[in-house]
Amino acid sequence: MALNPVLGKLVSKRVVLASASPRRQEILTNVGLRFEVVPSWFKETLEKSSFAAPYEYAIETAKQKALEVANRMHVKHLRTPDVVIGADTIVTVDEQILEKPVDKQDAYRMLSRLSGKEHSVFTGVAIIHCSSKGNQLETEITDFYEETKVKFSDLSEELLWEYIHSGEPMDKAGGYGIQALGGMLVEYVHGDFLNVVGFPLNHFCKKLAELYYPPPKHTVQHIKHDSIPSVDTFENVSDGESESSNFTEHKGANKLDSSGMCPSRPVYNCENTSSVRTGFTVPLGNQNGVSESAAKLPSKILDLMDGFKASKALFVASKLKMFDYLKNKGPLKAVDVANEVGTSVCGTERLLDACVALGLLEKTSQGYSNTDSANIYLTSDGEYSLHGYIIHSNDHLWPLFTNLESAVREGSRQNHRAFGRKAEDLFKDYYHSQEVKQRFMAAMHSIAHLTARDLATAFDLSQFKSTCDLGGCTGALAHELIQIYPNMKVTVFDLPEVIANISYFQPSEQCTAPVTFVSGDFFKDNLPEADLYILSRVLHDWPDEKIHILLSKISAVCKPGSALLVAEIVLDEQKTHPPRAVLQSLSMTEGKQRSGSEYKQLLEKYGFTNTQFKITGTLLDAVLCFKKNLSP
Ligand SMILES: Cc1cn([C@H]2C[C@H](O)[C@@H](COP(=O)(O)OP(=O)(O)OP(=O)(O)O)O2)c(=O)[nH]c1=O
Repeated sequence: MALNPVLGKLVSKRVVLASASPRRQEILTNVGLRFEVVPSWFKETLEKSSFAAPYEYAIETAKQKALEVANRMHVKHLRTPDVVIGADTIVTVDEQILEKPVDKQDAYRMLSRLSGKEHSVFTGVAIIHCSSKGNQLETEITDFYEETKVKFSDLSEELLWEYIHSGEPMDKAGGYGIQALGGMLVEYVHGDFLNVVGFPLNHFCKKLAELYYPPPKHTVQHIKHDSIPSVDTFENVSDGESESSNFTEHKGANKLDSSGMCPSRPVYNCENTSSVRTGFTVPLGNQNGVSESAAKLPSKILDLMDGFKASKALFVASKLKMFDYLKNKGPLKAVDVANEVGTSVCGTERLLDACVALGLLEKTSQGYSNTDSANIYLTSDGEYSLHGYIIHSNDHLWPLFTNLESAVREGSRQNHRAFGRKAEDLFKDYYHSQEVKQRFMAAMHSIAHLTARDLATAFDLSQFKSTCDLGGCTGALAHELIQIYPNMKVTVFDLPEVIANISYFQPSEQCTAPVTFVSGDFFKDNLPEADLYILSRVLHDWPDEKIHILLSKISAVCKPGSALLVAEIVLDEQKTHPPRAVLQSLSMTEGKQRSGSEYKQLLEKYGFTNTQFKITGTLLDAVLCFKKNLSP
């Protein structure tokens, strides 16, 4: 992410990968892109001889794959995607195009042509930006191709057949997979390896950078064209001309990328008089004469030592609504922010500078302004506002974590120390005042809204006609489900005091069927009927006896074939990853985080089988399981 924040430009867009290729999915998932997969139905039957060059064929096929998906999604009145990505990989040898073999004999024919020779692998990629005007789909197409040269060793007939019988060649262009057994056939690769595997990631990122950050003409000479530009590179270059030299060097350092991630360290590459960041980390020794040994400092430990200061700076700036003021009125000088907020000028200036250092704000001669990420995530009305969760972290989690030492010594939650009252029941604490209730709901809403798309599309849920989100709070996930599955009826079941306060969180335009809200206590009351039940961020909070009550009740109302979708962070089997979940455990609720096998085991105990996991790599993972058919 930090290497290439340009991908963050896609974070608030609905991105669709029009490909069934698991390799393409993996390559893009690995770099943190959030997207849906809608395989294309376009048949790869374009007349090859009508293309002057093989790459033109690959590009056109990629384009047609993506256009077919864009049109289908638009026509089906699913929400039109913002961006559709299509790709097509071909192998060429002796001016012949090889696609996927149709059978083993065909695979043999292809592989024997490749034996002992160099061949080219071309992947054509189409990036289609879609918009809907009236009822019409409008598209802007960007395409490109990448070529990689691969040389095979001489392959004996016996080896070829052994390889073919492994089954690997059948779904791959040229009949081989360089990333697996096929790698053993390869003598050398010249060019982008991932291009051979099906997706030229590096070229894709460069294309996105060209699209989203076209470099201003007079500063182009500063940019290294062979590197992927980071967001900062171009912004710095374009802004740098007009700003006072005081700000030039440090401006934008460590800026948040749009995914909310920070590069681990500021990146500089000084050229001429103004600094231009290349987007790649250079050793500390290259900066301002800092000695090489500084680079050896245990930077991770130093970051952890300062981590609490950074968190608190974010919390306080959020609590004082500085990001809101800057969104509406920025750029503002420190004195203006102080006047708006009612704080001291010197304290405000220090806090604003800290936020710049953390990459949350930008500072120019005109004053301070929000980064794109601050507008999206940190303002209270931002598209994916985390404001509610940040305030919850400040007001609730911070005091608890301040007492972590006692929590570890005693092995229990520290509400009595943090808030002077005992939390007999998890939610009693949240609901004793209207303010605390609203704060907790805003926090839950932040996370639910941010993760809703990933969860709703983690599995194809179109088979379910009715869904009940148990503890679904403000209905953020429910609304997303209805957007994606317009025929689904979705009910949110939550406590009466929650349902009484949902109106503030409802989407302003209701362009789909409404969500039904039903109040009740899922431990005590009858559950609404549904084909699919959802428990999102519920199980980790409760002790085993409560989970037993809840899962027994769900199991009892589930008909065979109905399903349960659990959304939690799934721990690895060692239970030390991802850190987010492990750190969350430290708040010492009576519940616990679980690994994949623990969830599987738990769900099986209540008659749910065929458990499937979707590790999203983002805030929540998804686990889908089905109620077992009754034995005859
Ligand atoms: C050469 C080579 C290709 N491949 C794969 C990448 C592509 O998935 C496949 C080429 O076929 P494509 O038609 O490009 O893609 P696909 O059919 O898998 O998916 P879709 O059409 O839905 O996008 O071959 C490898 O995985 N490894 C390799 O070494």
